[in-house]
Amino acid sequence: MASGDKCLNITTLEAKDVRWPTSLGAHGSDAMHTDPDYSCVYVTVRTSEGTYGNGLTFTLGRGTDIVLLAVKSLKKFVENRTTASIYGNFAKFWREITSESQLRWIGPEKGVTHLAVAAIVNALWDLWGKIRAVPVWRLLTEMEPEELISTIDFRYITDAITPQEAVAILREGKTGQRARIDELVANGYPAYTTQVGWIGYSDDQIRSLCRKYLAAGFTAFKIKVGQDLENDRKRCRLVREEIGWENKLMVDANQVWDVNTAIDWMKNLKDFKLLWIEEPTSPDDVLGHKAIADALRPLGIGVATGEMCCNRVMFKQFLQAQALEFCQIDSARIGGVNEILSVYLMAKKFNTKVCPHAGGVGLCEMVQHLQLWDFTSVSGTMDGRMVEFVDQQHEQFLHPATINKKACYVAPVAPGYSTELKPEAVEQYEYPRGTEWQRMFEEGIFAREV
Ligand SMILES: C[C@H](O)[C@@H](O)[C@@H](O)[C@H](O)C(=O)O
Ligand SMILES: [Mg+2]
Repeated sequence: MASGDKCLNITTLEAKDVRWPTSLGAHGSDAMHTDPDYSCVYVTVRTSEGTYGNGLTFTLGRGTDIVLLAVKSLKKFVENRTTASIYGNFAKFWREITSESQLRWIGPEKGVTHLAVAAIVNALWDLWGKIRAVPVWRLLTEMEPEELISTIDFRYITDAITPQEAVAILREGKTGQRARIDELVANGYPAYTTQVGWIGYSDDQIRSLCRKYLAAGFTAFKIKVGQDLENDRKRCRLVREEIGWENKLMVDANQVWDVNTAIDWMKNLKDFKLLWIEEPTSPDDVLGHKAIADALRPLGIGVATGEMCCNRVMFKQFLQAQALEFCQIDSARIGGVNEILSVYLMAKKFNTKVCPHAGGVGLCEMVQHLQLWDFTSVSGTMDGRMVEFVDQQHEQFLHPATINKKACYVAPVAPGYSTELKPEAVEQYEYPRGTEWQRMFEEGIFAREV
């Protein structure tokens, strides 16, 4: 931690289960997750000085209370300690919280416990941004390379990238940084949208949403596939009719296929000029993705994955094996910002484009900071890169992600990680006591769980 940072005393960590009833409109639905209620475990880290940090991890409905329990089990790592003791050696703190001897048995560094770590760690980055009075993308950008890498636990990845190599990448990233910051502030960062093609949307809905997002300036679109081949062909045709052939189109199968099915299915969609197939098979299958990538490369279709990649070790293997073309880090997964930074640095070393995942609640808000930092400090380019944008729950946040007239993310200015929910959002949607949930139970829209 830079000597200038104010040292605060962390008193409490609160965690809440907050859910929105998105399944009612099939928003967010895909071939695998047909009735998602966009939800989060929402963490607030309070200090005796009054400054606080918010963080979240994205969940779907019933998964939320399980992650909530894991967050509560990890509270002890944060409460009653100073910010200096965390930020002074953030990598050490990160290793402690991911290595708790009894909890790690149900991970390690994956699944529920790692989602819980992400929520807490994201809150700590929000707090750090607020202490330095800058948005997190600027916090990261302004750090000296040595300070930045002091937040990363390099265990298990030094065969792919050493701390010295990471410092060298970041040092190189300082060249021309000022101009890139100005460019971001002036023009923002390109986005694509998935809001046109959730699997539960009707054809008419897809058509009118294509028109809406075209009019909003979008030039890249993603739709869900994987339930029925003929229907996928029809949906791709329909979207192409609306968006034309110059705009980009991507498809997302959310892990439904076996490797060979993925290859055959995608051969049947080859005429639609698809930029990528996302999550064609199990998120853990490095060699399977490689086989798909090799088979589809001649067709000009890339493989994208990462939203459910469980940790930096898996990302390392995907990158080493060249099993993906588009690396989709997710801001609410792996162990939060610290671990994600290591993935960006590995992606730079392995010359792979990062196009972050953001289909969930709060993901656009957080991930924009990371991708902006990638541009200012790591890859130094936007070439072939874009950040997902879904139009979900932004109005629930105090500082929502915003898109300009050219469909680019506007660089955030508020200090922190853009993670703070409006107080009324929590009052209405905390589960099950929020006023909106109580109303929906009373009206029989949702059944109370017993
Ligand atoms: C359940 C979710 O909406 C997913 O479908 C979503 O994250 C998706 O995979 C995406 O890429 O946006
Ligand atoms: Mg996806």
